[in-house]
Amino acid sequence: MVEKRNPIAVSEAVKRVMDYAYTEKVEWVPLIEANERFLAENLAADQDVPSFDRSPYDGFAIRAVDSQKATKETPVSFKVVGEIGAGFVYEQEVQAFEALRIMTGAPIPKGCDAVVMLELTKDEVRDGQTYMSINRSYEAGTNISYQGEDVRKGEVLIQKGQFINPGVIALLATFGYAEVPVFKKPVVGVIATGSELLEPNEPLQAGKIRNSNAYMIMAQIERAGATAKYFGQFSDDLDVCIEEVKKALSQVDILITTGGVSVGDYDYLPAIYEAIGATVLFNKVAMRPGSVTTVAALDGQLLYGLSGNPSACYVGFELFTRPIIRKSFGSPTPHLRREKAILGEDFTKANPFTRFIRATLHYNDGQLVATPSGFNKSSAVSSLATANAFIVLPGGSRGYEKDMPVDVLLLEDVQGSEWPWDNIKKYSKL
Ligand SMILES: Nc1nc2c(c(=O)[nH]1)N[C@H]1C(S)=C(S)[C@@H](COP(=O)(O)OP(=O)(O)OC[C@H]3O[C@@H](n4cnc5c(N)ncnc54)[C@H](O)[C@@H]3O)O[C@H]1N2
Ligand code: MOO
Ligand SMILES: [Mg+2]
Repeated sequence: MVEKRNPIAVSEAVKRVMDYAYTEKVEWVPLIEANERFLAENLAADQDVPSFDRSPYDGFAIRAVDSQKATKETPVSFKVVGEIGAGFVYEQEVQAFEALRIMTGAPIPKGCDAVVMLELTKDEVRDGQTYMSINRSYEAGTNISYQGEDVRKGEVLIQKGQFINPGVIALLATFGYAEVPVFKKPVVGVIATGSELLEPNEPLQAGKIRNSNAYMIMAQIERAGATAKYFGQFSDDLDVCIEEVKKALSQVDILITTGGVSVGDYDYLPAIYEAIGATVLFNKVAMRPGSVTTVAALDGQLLYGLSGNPSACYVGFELFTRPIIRKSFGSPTPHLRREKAILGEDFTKANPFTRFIRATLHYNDGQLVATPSGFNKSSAVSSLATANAFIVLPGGSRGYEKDMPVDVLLLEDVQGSEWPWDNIKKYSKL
């Protein structure tokens, strides 16, 4: 007699796994390796940026007051008393009707309060002395980049948990982080199951298929920000599988298997969980695809039994594994980001369970439109390639029509959502 499984709501399943969230751990890495990691401390400014008043142009620093009478007819001439490049400081104070040749980025010298662009000046040499003249007046403060105009000392610039992009790298460098505190990447193990599986380098044989899931999951793990570790395929023997799972568990933070979680004769995962004493958190979720997704816990470690069907496997990872990885990076928004869109085409299939349809998003006149990305079966692999979102169609509806409002979950996004599972509305046919 086959064991009866009780489907639970997606939100309940997500809640159950989140209780097992892996604890945050911090490591320091060289600045360039911090790109695409998650910052483990708030970044506060310990200095103003810029930290001194500086010139935004190549030209001449002057005292604005000296320029007041300058017109086309009556240009005013300044004695050029020196020059200053970026990186140097001019120590003397500039006096009346003196100018200092200044380069972009150099500190404004004492006494000066304006910069005239080089193109707006004329120079001449008299008795071996250089003079420059201008034919208009300048207000005090013209062309000065003021200390602190970009960042004020004490400001919190980046919150702990933020994704480090090239802009954050620039800030970290600005504030002198040669080494950066980031959250450690959890190591997520992957095991594929099934005697039908060939590896990508093997020629096809009758009745066999290539193992796409293991590589897909490893790529999803990396996209979520963690480290993937591939343990290959299970052996056909249950006792050997049990040992393989135990060994893998000792080397990873989280373990994912794909396939073998349903009720087939060779679906070993339920027996493996029992043999190793893992607690099954759920083994049926009211969703499509991925209804057989199973998650078990052993000594605080999560074991994901994702479906063997590629689309089901993909969805199971994004809904249940990704937020655990993002939580370990201190993210207050670890779940897929939820947005509103309209449906790009009819979806007439009735929905007993909540459906997660692989979809492609585009904007039409400012309106986000989500269109199913292709062949829509749990076994589909082709529609995954162009999917950048899931359309969420709550269960219990009789089908959806083009232009109806829908919730979508974004797949290629680092911002995330706090908890996307409240108030996902069921829209009925128009
Ligand atoms: N009698 C029932 N049969 C099935 C049920 C059910 O409730 N009662 N559920 C169906 C659903 S829903 C799904 S989803 C699948 C889940 O199957 P398993 O997770 O046990 O996975 P397998 O049986 O191992 O394989 C299913 C399918 O996926 C292919 N597969 C497996 N691994 C890979 C891989 N690494 N790469 C690519 N494709 C893979 C495999 O060849 C099968 O075609 O069960 C239904 N059956
Ligand atoms: O788990 Mo199955 O994908 O619901 O088709
Ligand atoms: Mg099966």
